[in-house]
Amino acid sequence: MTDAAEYDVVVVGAGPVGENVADRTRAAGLDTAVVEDELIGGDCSYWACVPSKALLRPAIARADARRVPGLAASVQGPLDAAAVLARRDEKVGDWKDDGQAAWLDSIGARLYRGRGRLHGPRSVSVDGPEGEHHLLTARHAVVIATGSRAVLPDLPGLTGAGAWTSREATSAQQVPERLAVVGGGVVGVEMATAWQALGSRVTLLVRGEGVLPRMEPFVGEHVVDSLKEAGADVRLGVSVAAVDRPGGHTGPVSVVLDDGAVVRADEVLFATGRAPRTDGIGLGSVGLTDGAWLDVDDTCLVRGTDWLYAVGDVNRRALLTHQGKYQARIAGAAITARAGGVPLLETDRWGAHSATADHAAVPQVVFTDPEAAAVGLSLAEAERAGHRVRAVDHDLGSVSGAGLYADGYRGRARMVVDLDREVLLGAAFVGPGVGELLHSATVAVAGEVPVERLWHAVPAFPTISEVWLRLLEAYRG
Ligand SMILES: Cc1cc2nc3c(=O)[nH]c(=O)nc-3n(C[C@H](O)[C@H](O)[C@H](O)COP(=O)(O)OP(=O)(O)OC[C@H]3O[C@@H](n4cnc5c(N)ncnc54)[C@H](O)[C@@H]3O)c2cc1C
Ligand SMILES: NC(=O)c1ccc[n+]([C@@H]2O[C@H](COP(=O)([O-])OP(=O)(O)OC[C@H]3O[C@@H](n4cnc5c(N)ncnc54)[C@H](O)[C@@H]3O)[C@@H](O)[C@H]2O)c1
Repeated sequence: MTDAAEYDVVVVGAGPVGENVADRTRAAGLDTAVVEDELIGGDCSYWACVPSKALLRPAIARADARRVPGLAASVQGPLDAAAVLARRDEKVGDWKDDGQAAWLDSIGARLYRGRGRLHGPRSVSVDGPEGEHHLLTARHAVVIATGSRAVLPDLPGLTGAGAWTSREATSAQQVPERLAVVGGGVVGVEMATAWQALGSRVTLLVRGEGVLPRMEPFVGEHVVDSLKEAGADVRLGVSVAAVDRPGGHTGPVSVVLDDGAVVRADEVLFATGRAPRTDGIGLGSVGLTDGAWLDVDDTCLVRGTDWLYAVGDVNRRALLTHQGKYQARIAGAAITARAGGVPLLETDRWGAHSATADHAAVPQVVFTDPEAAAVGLSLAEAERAGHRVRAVDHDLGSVSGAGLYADGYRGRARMVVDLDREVLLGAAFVGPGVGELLHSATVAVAGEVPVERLWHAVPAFPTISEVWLRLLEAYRG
């Protein structure tokens, strides 16, 4: 039997982004239904951001402590892997979502457990876990927030070989003796850092000439040096040709490289990018392509429609939780305004209904040792975009606050200045503790603060933030 119900807004997918849309539309008094077929909180809470950072935190804290004489001798031993994994389990609520379900209830959103699928314009069908069917009609908007999944390359021997994706890498209950990691993106370097610190012998296999290719080149160089010092075997410029696991999906695994070399491991993680979770969600029923990323305008409305929104990973603008939640706030405001008949939305650059930061000021912190942090455009991206720019660099190790933070502090900072407008287009930092420095750069980039005014933003002594002063001094000559 199918029951039918009508709402103002139907959100498909209750990851961090879907939850935030529902929060905004409920706060505006719109009747909102949320459909989720796994755990409320999404990948981020259970198989991505939260467990990965729980695994990395002890690795980073230990590395920091080892750089402080007087403390270093006390932290030379191995990590207590069982305790780290137990804390990770606690941070993900043991993969139960009761707390999140209670929160959805508290904001007055109606939860439907099951798989949501578009069933023509403004209509979503839900197949529940007990075989129940619901047909939900949205008076104003349907929001697709179904996220992304890991993609595996098409390689001989890989199917059925029990390779890890980010899901297994963040939820494993045992530390493999040897771990091969394929991919030098964010997941690859973070998980290589975590598992090497937890006791695995990690081999990181990177196709390109460096890691973290979307950041300034010096960032990846620092991360590679540090991974090598931690004992990881980092191989750049290599491609995986095949995988061989004689025991089926468990037991020793051989990763065959295109030059014929073989890396032997107990587990292999493929961290080779993401695909949208838009297959089988009925996109064909509204004239869109099944399984495709969803192209949206700056209000997050899917192009060619006036009722379908796509937020978070699924629109491919920036595969980051905080950026998806920002899109959720913008889309929530746009849906509310349109539902209220507001004749003209504020869709100008930086307007209340425009996800402008997606283009100009996306911040990201990579929780490796050292941390990597960047916002806005890299020098190469700025040049490619046709800006007249100047990059200014500074050695973070020469900043007093950094020297006090850690002996032998190594790191670097760069700001990219638009010479025509004298504002920052981007900034990048690599070094211990720089993650917390990033928001100052984000404010400067998103606020388009003139460089001359930044001169009056005085960083406290002795903090790592004093690098701002050094960068500005260098810029002013
Ligand atoms: C290992 C790893 C670490 C990461 N670390 C960070 C980090 O530190 N910081 C950061 O900002 N980002 C990080 N990310 C990226 C971050 O996880 C994603 O950007 C974020 O999860 C996107 O949120 P979302 O709500 O769009 O999608 P998701 O979190 O994937 O949520 C989508 C939800 O939709 C549900 N769903 C899918 N299809 C349907 C359907 N048909 N019907 C009903 N429900 C459905 C899913 O079950 C899921 O709950 C990391 C990613 C990985 C892989
Ligand atoms: N701290 C954070 O903010 C954080 C942490 C983890 C993930 N994330 C997000 O999750 C997303 C996914 O991360 P990811 O690392 O899986 O993807 P990614 O796109 O960042 O990196 C994937 C890497 O794998 C390489 N690759 C692809 N196919 C390959 C192959 N066949 N052989 C070898 N290498 C191959 C690519 O060249 C690329 O460098 C990222 O976009 C990131 O924004 C964020």
